[in-house]
Amino acid sequence: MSLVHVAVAVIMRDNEVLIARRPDGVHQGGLWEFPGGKLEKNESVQHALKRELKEELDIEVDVHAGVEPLIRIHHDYGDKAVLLDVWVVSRFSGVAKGAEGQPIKWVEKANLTEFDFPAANRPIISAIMLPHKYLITGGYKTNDDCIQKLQNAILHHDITLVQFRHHELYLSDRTEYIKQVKKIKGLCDRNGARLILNAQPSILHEADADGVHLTFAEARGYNERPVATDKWFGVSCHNKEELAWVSRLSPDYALLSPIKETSTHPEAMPLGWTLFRALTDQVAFPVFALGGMQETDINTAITNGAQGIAAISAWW
Ligand SMILES: Nc1nc2c([nH]c(=O)n2[C@@H]2O[C@H](COP(=O)(O)OP(=O)(O)OP(=O)(O)O)[C@@H](O)[C@H]2O)c(=O)[nH]1
Ligand SMILES: [Mg+2]
Repeated sequence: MSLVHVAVAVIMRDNEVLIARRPDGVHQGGLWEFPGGKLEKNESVQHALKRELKEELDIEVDVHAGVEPLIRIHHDYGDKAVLLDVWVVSRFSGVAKGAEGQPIKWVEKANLTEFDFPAANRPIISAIMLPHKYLITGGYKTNDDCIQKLQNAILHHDITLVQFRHHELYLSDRTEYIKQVKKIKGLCDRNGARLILNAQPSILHEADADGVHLTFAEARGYNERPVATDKWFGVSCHNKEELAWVSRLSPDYALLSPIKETSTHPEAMPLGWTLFRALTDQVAFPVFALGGMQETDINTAITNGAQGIAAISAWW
């Protein structure tokens, strides 16, 4: 079966995304989609993006200024194998309309899950809802110091996704751990940030959080996704085999590390961007680059197929 390469556009206007309804009778007909279409012979993906958005919505896109890669998804429908090459379009001219008679809708990002999309689109929705920056908490002296550091990161570095990581406390004093999570969650809620716990999935029965993150060794103990689909579920990976293995758990995202040398893991061999890109392209979920990442690496990360960067010391 040949692979159909498709240019797909996530068109953003403030906090809204444009979706269109596929006509009945076509492949995946009747479902909602992000506008776009198949690349023509010898056509670049950016050219296809521009052409399709003119044809389908009558808008003009400057592919050199207003677009940025979001995610690439290989999906086999059985009757058809597609590569969805998804780009965020944040600038265009003209007023978008259903130029081929298709219904279109501007939808709040957070409400996208209410619409029926083709099966391949699930990771696109995750990628839209996830930010470019993912803070992992580092060491702290007292509980108040932790809150102070977190508040500083949220307010001064625009952090909207936080992983609370404190294995020692989690394992030694569950009551104290849950008390601390409660404070952190309150701070996150007040600032529109989401909180992921680096803890076993069962923690979600005891503590209020937006999801769970597992090490690869922990994830290995499950045969299926251990977290409900309305919560975030992520896994740390370090190579091709681990990424391939966790695919069966349908995570919402993975961390891949180390990209660069880091002081926390001096013995680990850095992957570098070329390998990062190749590995990320093989999996159908967003991947954050981790290991020696600084704010200035975000654009390079995105260009190399990342959702964004994850870091401790850059913001903690
Ligand atoms: N445009 C678009 N296509 C998608 C999405 N998700 C998804 O699985 N696809 C699949 O990608 C394939 C190509 O998309 P398309 O039908 O829009 O192609 P096109 O605009 O060139 O259509 P045409 O053949 O009528 O010219 C279809 O098999 C479709 O099911 C999506 O969100 N947007
Ligand atoms: Mg189309």
